[in-house]
Amino acid sequence: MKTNEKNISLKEALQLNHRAYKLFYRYYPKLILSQISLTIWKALTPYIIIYLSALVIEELAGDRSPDRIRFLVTITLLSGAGISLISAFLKKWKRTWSTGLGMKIKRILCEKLFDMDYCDLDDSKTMELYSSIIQNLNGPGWGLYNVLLNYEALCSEGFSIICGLSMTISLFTSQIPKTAEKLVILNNPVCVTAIISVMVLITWFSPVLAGKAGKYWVRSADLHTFSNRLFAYYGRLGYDSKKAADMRIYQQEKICEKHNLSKENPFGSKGLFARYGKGPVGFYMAASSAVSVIFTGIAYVFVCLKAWTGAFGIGAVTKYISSITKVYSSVSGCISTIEDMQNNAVFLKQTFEFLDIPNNMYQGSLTTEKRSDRKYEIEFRNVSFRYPGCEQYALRNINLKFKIGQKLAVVGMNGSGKTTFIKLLCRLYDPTEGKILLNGIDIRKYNYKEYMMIFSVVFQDFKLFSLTLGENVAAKINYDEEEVKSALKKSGFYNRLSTMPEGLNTYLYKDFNKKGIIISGGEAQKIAIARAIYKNAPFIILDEPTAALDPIAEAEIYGKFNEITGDKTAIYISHRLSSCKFCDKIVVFHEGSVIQTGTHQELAADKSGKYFQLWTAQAQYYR
Ligand SMILES: Nc1ncnc2c1ncn2[C@@H]1O[C@H](COP(=O)(O)OP(=O)(O)OP(=O)(O)O)[C@@H](O)[C@H]1O
Repeated sequence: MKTNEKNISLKEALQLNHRAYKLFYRYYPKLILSQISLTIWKALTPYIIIYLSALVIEELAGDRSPDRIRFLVTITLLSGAGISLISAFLKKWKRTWSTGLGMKIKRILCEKLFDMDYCDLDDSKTMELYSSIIQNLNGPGWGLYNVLLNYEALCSEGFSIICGLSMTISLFTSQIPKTAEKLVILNNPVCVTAIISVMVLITWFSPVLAGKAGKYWVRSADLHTFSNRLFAYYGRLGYDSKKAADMRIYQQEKICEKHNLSKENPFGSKGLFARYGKGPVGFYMAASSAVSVIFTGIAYVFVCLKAWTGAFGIGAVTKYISSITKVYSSVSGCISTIEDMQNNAVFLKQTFEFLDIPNNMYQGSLTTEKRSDRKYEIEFRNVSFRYPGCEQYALRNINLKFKIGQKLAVVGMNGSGKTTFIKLLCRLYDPTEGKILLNGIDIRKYNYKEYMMIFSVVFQDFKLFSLTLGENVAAKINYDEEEVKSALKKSGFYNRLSTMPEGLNTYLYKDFNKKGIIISGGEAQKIAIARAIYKNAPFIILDEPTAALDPIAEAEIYGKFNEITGDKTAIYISHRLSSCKFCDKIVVFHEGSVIQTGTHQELAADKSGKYFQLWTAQAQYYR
């Protein structure tokens, strides 16, 4: 969604803000409670001091009783001290809960990412939406972040208005003595109404002007987001060690400088945002401030005239001036906050568009039989598949059955659909047409999490995490050390393990631990294989498992292939066709279809077949 394309009504904006606030309360109730308590307290306390100070001044200007003055001053001081103490406590309470608010919001978004269907996660539109939400959040705090700030402001201003008005009402009702001659007109209800109306008008006008300035930022939010992305990308290039080698070899820093430091870019001195600042935004902000000065002037004249004519004592002047200007600033603040909530609503809509992405994958309830004999059978029946948003089929009419315990090799040229086949098997996607059966039942009917448990997969682009070696292999915090070591032995990582000072407790990478180790691509692959072995699932799938291994490590994996896979059904994807020799059956994919199946001997004998072509192309370099 383009953030500047949608106009949101005030009603819808308030509903979105309310929904976001409830979302915060669901995740972080103590944060909300601490925020409300501090806000109300902060709104109330200035009036306590204004009220007490007015009593002191009144006494000084009136009876001047030393005992009463002493008493009032003591009460004012004690109240001040008490207020500070309670404020400090409430601030600390709130800080405890609001620290890392950005991270707390990202946790909410992250939970959604974990929970959504894989096909939505893999969809570029989802990633674009997510990235836009994060950019808006990281920069000006648009979206969920601003909701808390706005509710805090609204609550504070609301209480401030109630307290201020209750202290200001007597300013308008107190009567000027008849001796004041012409100024008695200030007692006239029509005159009072007129003064109040002018004040209300000005109070409304000032934030409206400020809001107009704010709208310019919202209108350019997409450009802001995009520029932020560019800025962040080029700004971080220098310390991205993975890109440093390419940067140096091709001296690409010049191009980066061009994008980063250009005066013409939206953040530059001649960019759009600077032009806004010098032009309309600057004008509206200045006009808004000027209007507020007019209000203060009117308030001073009105209060001083009434005090001068004897409508109230001198002590009340400070009380009224302070209260009425506070009411003014609070009403202005309220209106600006509501404007801000409306501006922010566009970003909230975007956030909820993301949070509301439905889980469309059918979730069955059947349990995958926990068979002690591990007899699982899989069948692809007329399966075709297109990636979401793609016209072309990645797989076409696949019919395939794997016998239990069979070692199946999947081969084919780049882009022929091998990895897609695995993704469908693991139910990361559902087929567009046809069905996949587990022991004769459509896999959609099984409980999703249970179904996932029957697969151990080493993906081509597997990822390890900045956790300890043991935690990476076991994918758990509490694990069986002997089992982990045995898995590492089978995957060929055991010798390296013996050189690690902290053994299984050694951290991979240095993100969270200075003693963490940097592992090579091949070592990482061995750990990923060990992770698949440790899971001990009935199906083991290895997608290019030896691509990063040296010839000796590769030979070791081949040698141990039967030990690694045991009685499991194994699927092995590889471009090194020599590794297919020890598989029971080879399936050849081409342009999304299965074009050949058979053993190595059978397929190698078919000189017109694709397998023969692939095999001879590779074998010529080993002669
Ligand atoms: N997430 C995706 N969205 C859209 N198209 C995709 C996606 N992933 C893969 N494809 C397309 O599907 C087709 C099959 O890709 P797949 O990764 O299954 O091939 P592969 O046989 O595993 O290739 P390789 O040997 O290079 O790993 C390719 O044309 C690819 O561009």
